[in-house]
Amino acid sequence: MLLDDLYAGYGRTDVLKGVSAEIPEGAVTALVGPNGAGKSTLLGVLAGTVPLRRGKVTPDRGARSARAARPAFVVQRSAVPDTLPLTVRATVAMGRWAHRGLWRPLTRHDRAVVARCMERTGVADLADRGLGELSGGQRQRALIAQGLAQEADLLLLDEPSAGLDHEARGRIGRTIAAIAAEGVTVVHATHFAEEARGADHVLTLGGGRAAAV
Ligand SMILES: Nc1ncnc2c1ncn2[C@@H]1O[C@H](COP(=O)(O)OP(=O)(O)OP(=O)(O)O)[C@@H](O)[C@H]1O
Repeated sequence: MLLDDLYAGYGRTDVLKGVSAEIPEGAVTALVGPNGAGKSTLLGVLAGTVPLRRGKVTPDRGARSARAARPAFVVQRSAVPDTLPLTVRATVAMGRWAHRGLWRPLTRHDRAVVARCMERTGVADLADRGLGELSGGQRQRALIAQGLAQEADLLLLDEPSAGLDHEARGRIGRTIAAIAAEGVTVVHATHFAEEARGADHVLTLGGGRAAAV
C-alpha cells in the first residue's frame, strides 16, 4: 500500500503534513512516534474515519479487490467500557455486522468465522465470559478477534498493548504476527520498542512526516 504526500488534521491544524511511505502487504508494520505525532490520525486515515486533506492512499491490490477497501479498525482498549454487558462471542460476532447488517441473525458461515477468529486469537475458551471479567490482554485479543471477523485485508490496531504486562504484550505480538502470516496486512501503533522490533517494518512519525526504518 502506498501513502503519497498525505495531509490530514483537525480544525485549522494539519497533523499529518506530507506523509509518504510504503506499507508492505501481508506483513506487520509498527507505527511509532511521540505522543501527538499523529499515529492514531494516520490509522484513522487508513480506516477512512479521518478525511484526507491532500494526497492519496493506493492499496496494492485495492483497485481490483473490494475487500481491501474494507479495513478493520481495532480501537484502543481504553475506548471500550469495562462494564459493557457483552460476552466474548457476542463481541466477536459484532465483527460480522458489516456482512449481515445490524440485528440480522448470524448464518452458519458467520458462526464458523466467529469461532475461527476466537481460536486464532486464543479466546475460544473464554467465549461465554463477559468482557468485563477478562484481563486486559484477554479483552484486547477479543477485540482483535472482532476486527478479524470482518475478514478485511487490512487490520489497523491502535496501541493494542497499551497497559499490558510483558507476557500479555508478547502474546499480542505473536497473535499479530500469525494474522499477518495468513496474508492480512497489519498496521499497529505502539509505544513499545520491543513490539516495534518484532514488526516486519517500522514507520516513524514525527513533525507530521514519516520515515521508514
Ligand atoms: N478529534 C480530534 N480533534 C482535534 N484534535 C485532535 C483530535 N484527535 C487528535 N487530535 C490532535 O491531533 C494530534 C495528533 O493526535 P494523535 O492521536 O493522532 O497522535 P498519536 O501519535 O496517536 O498520540 P498518542 O501516542 O498520544 O496516542 C494531537 O495534537 C491531538 O491533540
